[in-house]
Amino acid sequence: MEELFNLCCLNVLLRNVRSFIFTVTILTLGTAVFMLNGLPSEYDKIYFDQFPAGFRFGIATASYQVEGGASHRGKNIWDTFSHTPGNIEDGSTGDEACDSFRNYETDVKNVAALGLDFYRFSISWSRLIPTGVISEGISESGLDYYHKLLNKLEEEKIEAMVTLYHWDLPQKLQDYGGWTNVSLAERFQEYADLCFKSFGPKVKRWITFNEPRETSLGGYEIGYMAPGYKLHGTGTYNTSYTILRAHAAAYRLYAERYRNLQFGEVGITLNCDWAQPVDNSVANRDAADRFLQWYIGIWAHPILLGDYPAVIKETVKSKTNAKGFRKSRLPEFSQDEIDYIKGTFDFLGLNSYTTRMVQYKQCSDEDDHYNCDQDLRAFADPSWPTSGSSWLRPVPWGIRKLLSWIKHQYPNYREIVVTENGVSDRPESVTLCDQPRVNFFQNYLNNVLMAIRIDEVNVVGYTAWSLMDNFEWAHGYTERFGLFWTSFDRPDKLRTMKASGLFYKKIVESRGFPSKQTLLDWLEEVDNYC
Ligand SMILES: CCCCCCCCCCCCC/C=C/[C@@H](O)[C@@H](N)CO[C@@H]1O[C@H](CO)[C@H](O)[C@H](O)[C@H]1O
Repeated sequence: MEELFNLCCLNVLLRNVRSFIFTVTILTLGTAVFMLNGLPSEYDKIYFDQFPAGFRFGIATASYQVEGGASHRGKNIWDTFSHTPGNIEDGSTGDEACDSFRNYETDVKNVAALGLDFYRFSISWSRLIPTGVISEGISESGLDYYHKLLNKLEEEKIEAMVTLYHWDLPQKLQDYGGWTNVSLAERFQEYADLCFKSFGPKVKRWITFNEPRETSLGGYEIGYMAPGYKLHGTGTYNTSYTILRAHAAAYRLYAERYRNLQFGEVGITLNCDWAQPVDNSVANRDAADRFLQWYIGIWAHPILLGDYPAVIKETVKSKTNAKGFRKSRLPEFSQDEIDYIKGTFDFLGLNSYTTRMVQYKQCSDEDDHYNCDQDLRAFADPSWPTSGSSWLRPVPWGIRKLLSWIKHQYPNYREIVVTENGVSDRPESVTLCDQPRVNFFQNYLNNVLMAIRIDEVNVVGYTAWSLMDNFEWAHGYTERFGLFWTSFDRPDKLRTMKASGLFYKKIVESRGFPSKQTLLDWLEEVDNYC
């Protein structure tokens, strides 16, 4: 009897234990699924493998953010914007920045210290052509600066990836309307011609424009970037028309006159956040697709497939008509223009930092606005970690999903180079111990690796942003993205490698993630570095 009682108790106990384990498992899984917004947990695992042979690793900067040396060049729109009180969070400017104008040799040495294959930097248009108009004069000292930088890179066997336009338009061209003026496409082609002719033999990849969306939306529609225009409803669309023509003009010039002699490639860098629908409903999935079309499709579609995406053309036209205007706020390309722009890429550059959750929401804003045209709500999941930038939440699986989406959306994409990826912090005082940035690079790079190895996306290069802390546009020097710490308060703007630099170097040396043990060893070394 006692035995039966014990057995019975044991059974009850076992059942309770089993049900306890089951409940805990379900709760844990449920929480994990909730935290991942319904995504399979495989996205959180580290995938151990190498990047394909020939994959290139690099790091990036941009002229206005690092060069300084403002008195040695023509004035540009960021000089005007940053010197206007109220535009920059800490009231600073890029007049000195990291003083790469004088410190370029140290920069190249630091790129080499990370063991990298290439350095992505941009040319300041007004350093080469002070007014932006070539017939008004070229600066020999400007040419000399970039020759010296390229020679130094060559000496260190580091390839050059050069951006022609990273937001610092010569002020005189802004005085003619900036990118709202279609004739800027010709000025840009002349500037590109000078760059190809002068530096082409030393440049492997050219990027015509960096993130035209930010130029158009931030500069001409919302106004938090130079030149600070607030052309609601038209700023983004009108400037996109000029920029796309300018991009195509530069691409076609290189293809016709330089490619056979210089053997380089020309592409454009587009930026995009991944858009994760809040659920599987058609309305929310469509909203997420619209988010991507307005973010990247407005640029990628004309270049890869021809013309603006149909959903943008139809929506903007019907919203404009509904307000009583016959002509759409979105400019129309002629068939000749469509053909001229289509196919103007050898590779696609992608900058991606974060992800947004997206939900359908009818926009009732009275302003006809680029954001309102999309009829959606985009937001960060509160469970995602934060960073030093309000817009940037690290969501590593987002870049993998985005790369896969690009592959399917644009089957003719050729190859993708991730031209920027990184994270910011706002340390109170000097710290070389940037563990969140180490985590960021570990998880984002691993997701890029999975995109290549598992999803078969042809990603051929990865670029960390940024070589060193620099002038972070409207946020001045308050947000730091560097793998090297910049001592802005010192006259020599000393750069010191952070833990994230050491970690990136390990990945580059090993060409990937060799094994769990190796990764643990790196992380220990990184820990000791701190
Ligand atoms: C007193 C004035 C306060 C100014 C506040 C301005 C508010 C700004 C709102 C920010 C919204 C920005 C959203 C978009 C951000 C990114 O897509 C964009 N910054 C990415 O561009 C690249 O980013 C790098 C790091 O930010 C880097 O700066 C690089 O140059 C860019 O290509």
